[in-house]
Amino acid sequence: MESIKTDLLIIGAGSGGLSVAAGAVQMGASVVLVERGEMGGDCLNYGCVPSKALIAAASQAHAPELSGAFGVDLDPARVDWSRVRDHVQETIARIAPVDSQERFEGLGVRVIRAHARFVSEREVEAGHHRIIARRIVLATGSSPAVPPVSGLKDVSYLTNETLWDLQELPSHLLILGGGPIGMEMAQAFRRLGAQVTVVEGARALGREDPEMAAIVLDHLRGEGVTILEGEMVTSARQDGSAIELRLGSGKVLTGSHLLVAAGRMPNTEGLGLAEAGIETTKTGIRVDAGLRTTNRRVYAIGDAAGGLQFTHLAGYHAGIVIRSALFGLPAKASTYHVPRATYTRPELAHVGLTEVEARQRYGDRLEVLREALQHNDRAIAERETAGLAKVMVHRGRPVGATIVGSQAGDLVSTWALALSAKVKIAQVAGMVAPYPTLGELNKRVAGSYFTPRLFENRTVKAVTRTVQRLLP
Ligand SMILES: Cc1cc2nc3c(=O)[nH]c(=O)nc-3n(C[C@H](O)[C@H](O)[C@H](O)COP(=O)(O)OP(=O)(O)OC[C@H]3O[C@@H](n4cnc5c(N)ncnc54)[C@H](O)[C@@H]3O)c2cc1C
Ligand SMILES: NC(=O)c1ccc[n+]([C@@H]2O[C@H](COP(=O)([O-])OP(=O)(O)OC[C@H]3O[C@@H](n4cnc5c(N)ncnc54)[C@H](O)[C@@H]3O)[C@@H](O)[C@H]2O)c1
Repeated sequence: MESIKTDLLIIGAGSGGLSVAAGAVQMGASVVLVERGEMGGDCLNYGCVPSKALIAAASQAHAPELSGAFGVDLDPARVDWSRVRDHVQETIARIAPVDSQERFEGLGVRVIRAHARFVSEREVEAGHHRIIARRIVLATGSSPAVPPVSGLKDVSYLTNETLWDLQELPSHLLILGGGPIGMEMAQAFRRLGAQVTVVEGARALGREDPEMAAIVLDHLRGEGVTILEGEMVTSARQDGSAIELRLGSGKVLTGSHLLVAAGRMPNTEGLGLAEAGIETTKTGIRVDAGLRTTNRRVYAIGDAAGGLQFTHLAGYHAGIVIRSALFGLPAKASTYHVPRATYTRPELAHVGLTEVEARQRYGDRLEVLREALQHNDRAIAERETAGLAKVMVHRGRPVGATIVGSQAGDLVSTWALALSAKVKIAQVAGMVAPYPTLGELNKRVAGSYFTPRLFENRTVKAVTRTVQRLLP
């Protein structure tokens, strides 16, 4: 057993852990990073990267459906699943060097590839190493949650960890769960040629503004995805190579494959949290506003911290921990300005308060601005006019924004900046956006705040007339 002393020990080399490690070591701290699986964690290997690569392949497969309207006829797509899989793996491989053991060792991080567990409040064992650290960061991520559905454990179901190794394109993919994983994969597999049925116990994309989610769901249904809402899967059965799902309503569905996308559970098992006095909640490791656990020397970040689960959130958490653990500076994590996007086509993106949340908080003082993408010249030229921007404004400042449409994930960045910098709606309206871009949608929706104030205002009209009379 080798004993190691270090300033900072990080458990988990995914989005959050790698960001802390890179920042801390380059600022002069001694850093040990322990990873039991693949460097890069979920996002690189089983999450964001493969899913977005698959979505990109699916867009190519869908191109012939759209091109005719432009006067360009493409042959119907022929999908070669093994080459689609190669594309997904190549994408991972191209990004992997940035997250690799070699790169981090090159930066001066000591990387240990083993499962880590606490043996005391300050000590962690990993393989043949016993590590004592001044501060410890838990960045252990999450795993697919498997719902308590009778018979499910005896079915050869897929999760986001096994989906990318599929040997063939499913003929009929059943998806349990209509959250972001379920809906992104539903559209991608449908576009690649599979029949797809999503079963959602509540509302599909249930965390999103219902009006905005409906635009996405209508679009997916239009492409042939079957989405059953308010239907719980109650039991599952393997029938030879087929899988049968029984629903609460008594309906029975049969498919060739089943993807379980029913939420996540934090990776806390086998970490020895009790030995270190670290408490957990139902969703993850208990943390305070500064991301400290119930053991003051230990922080938890990213998916393991049990809040929102996004790569950019894990990266943001990393910055908070560096401030606090390296420099002892006060730092608090907030989620108000953290955006999210679901990469269906059209995309659905959000930051800040939803309309319902903003109404609850501000009542009649809330103004909701709306601008449809169908009036955006670029969207018209590209025939991608499905969508809408909605901005919640209180006393002249945006407090939330939701966008559905092409590139919504990119467009929402303007509002993420507006919220974090506490920018006024007038400043967004005053921005000059290049023509013709989808980004003009943001300027127009902000500008609509002033339409009634300027164009339907008697005083403004009277002043204009007076000034015009007086001008030489
Ligand atoms: C299909 C899918 C698509 C997604 N798409 C997006 C997206 O488009 N955009 C987005 O922002 N987010 C997306 N996410 C979410 C994103 O992947 C996660 O929020 C992000 O990876 C969390 O980072 P993390 O550092 O907390 O955990 P991870 O990246 O999962 O890293 C945790 C690491 O800790 C290691 N580990 C765990 N326990 C131990 C232990 N005891 N000892 C040693 N090592 C350990 C694990 O092996 C893992 O490598 C997606 C997720 C999924 C599943
Ligand atoms: N674009 C992105 O940023 C992106 C993409 C994918 C995933 N993610 C992250 O990964 C996390 C997990 O995604 P997810 O889609 O697995 O989880 P989720 O919790 O968002 O959705 C799971 C859905 O499954 C349903 N469900 C659970 N049990 C059921 C049952 N027995 N029958 C029918 N429906 C059932 C739930 O009602 C829920 O709507 C997300 O919260 C998100 O943070 C992000």
